[in-house]
Amino acid sequence: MIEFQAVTKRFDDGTVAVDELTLSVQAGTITVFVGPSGCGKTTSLRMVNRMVEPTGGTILVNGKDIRDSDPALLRRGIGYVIQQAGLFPHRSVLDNIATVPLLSGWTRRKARARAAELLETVGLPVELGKRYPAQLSGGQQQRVGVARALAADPPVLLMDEPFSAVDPVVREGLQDELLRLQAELDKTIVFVTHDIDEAVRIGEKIAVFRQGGVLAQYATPAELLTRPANDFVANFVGKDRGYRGLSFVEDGELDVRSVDTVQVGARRQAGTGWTLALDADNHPRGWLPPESIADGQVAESSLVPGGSLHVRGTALRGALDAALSSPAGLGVVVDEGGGYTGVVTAQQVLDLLEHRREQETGRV
Ligand SMILES: Nc1ncnc2c1ncn2[C@@H]1O[C@H](COP(=O)(O)OP(=O)(O)OP(=O)(O)O)[C@@H](O)[C@H]1O
Repeated sequence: MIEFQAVTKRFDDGTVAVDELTLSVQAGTITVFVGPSGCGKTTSLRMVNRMVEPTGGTILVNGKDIRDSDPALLRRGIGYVIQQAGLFPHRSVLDNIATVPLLSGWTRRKARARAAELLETVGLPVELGKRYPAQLSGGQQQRVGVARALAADPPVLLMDEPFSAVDPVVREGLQDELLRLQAELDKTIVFVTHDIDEAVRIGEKIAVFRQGGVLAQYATPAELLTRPANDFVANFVGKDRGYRGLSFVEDGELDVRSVDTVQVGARRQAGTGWTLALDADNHPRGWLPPESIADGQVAESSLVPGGSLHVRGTALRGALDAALSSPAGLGVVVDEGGGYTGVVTAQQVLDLLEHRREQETGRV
């Protein structure tokens, strides 16, 4: 869908911002450009909508050389979201979102109706449409920025550090929102960030850039974490990559075991091992330590808080974390509705990984 063919950008002062970049961004996916400051991410992105013209190579969008498109028309088919949203301060939120449809000749009424619809799409109440950008929080402004970029329903969306100006909690919310939107809208998105965690969280493919605008690796997040192409990438993806890599490993054949359970409020005799307390809906409430209750009633206040829960069918990282964070050393596994299904130990997770490794090695 977007193809960079040996694309180079050398600025007039001789700075090579992008050096022979060759990669293709698949239609309907989120591709992230990541790397340290000054390594050519923004320049690469801006060459796609001709805000920067390459000095070498070719860029194709949908098979078409972008040099053959009028830049203004090209940009109408390519949404662009930047840090701090870049909204027009003297236009209402609704008019900000309606900008491109109006430029494309829509009537004001139709453009505003579309803008109101988009506010809902990005999770904002329609009433905010009347406000001015300065009357919104940073996170809300970013959402408006996304809505504005989506207004003309462009197949391609370029996002340049769109969430870096907001705090980490809001940022995670915006990332989730983007993933939800993308599942609905199926755009081709190129997303620039310098944050590897953000890249791993939202990217289906990640291009890691290094100084001088050189592409260091182009791979899936799982590949980057488990098989970095060189020391630069290994250092850049950072610590804990083995553990973080488990985010991409399915819990497939992980066996769950059973453990003693008791319902909160029920009477119970002292048990010899850890006992998991459940509520009436079978949801875990906490643990009773061994020997803790002799013939007493199980009160919520006597429970040791549990660790994290692993939802069956999600990545193995959750299972290992559940086991490691559990006071009993037993990770609680629940179904999608949060109901208890069993427990796992960290050793079981490690054994499964070892088993898979052996199978893979056996196959080679
Ligand atoms: N107009 C320009 N003239 C000369 N050099 C430029 C110009 N624009 C960018 N550069 C240089 O090109 C290189 C790449 O810049 P670019 O903005 O693409 O990097 P980046 O990876 O997006 O960085 P950051 O994460 O800091 O935004 C940098 O060395 C930068 O100083």
